[in-house]
Amino acid sequence: MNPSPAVLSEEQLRSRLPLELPHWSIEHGRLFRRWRTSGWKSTLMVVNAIGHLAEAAWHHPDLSVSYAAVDVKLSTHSAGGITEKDLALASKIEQVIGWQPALEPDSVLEGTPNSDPRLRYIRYDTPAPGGTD
Ligand SMILES: C[C@H](O)[C@H](O)[C@H]1CNC2=NC(N)=NC(=O)C2=N1
Repeated sequence: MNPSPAVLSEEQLRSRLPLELPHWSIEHGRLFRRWRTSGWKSTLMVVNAIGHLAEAAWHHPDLSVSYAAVDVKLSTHSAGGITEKDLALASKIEQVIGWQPALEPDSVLEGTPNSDPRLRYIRYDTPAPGGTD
């Protein structure tokens, strides 16, 4: 079992977040990120994807789930604050949930279309051209 990493200060976090996790903030002493979706089925897919990453990491967020949004809140319970573990899992969540193949110049994958509202999935902060918003 790894020893609990050191709790990061608010100052350290405020200087690192804009560079490392620009879509994340600090709310009530936890890293916070809201993912907006097209509706309940998409919401549950996002919840399950985050759930997989958390279990694989053995580091778990608190999630608030509503019809078209998932709020992710991260802190290290054993350390009593935000640590490198939270930053690392937040980064992985951002990579995986925020993944839009259409933004990768050499990707052969087209990504979720927005031509048909019924196909919409995640409402990205910066939607790819032709992608879902
Ligand atoms: C019970 C306890 O939460 C677990 O042993 C592990 C796994 N997941 C965890 N997740 C988080 N966020 N903090 C922890 O300290 C932690 N500890």
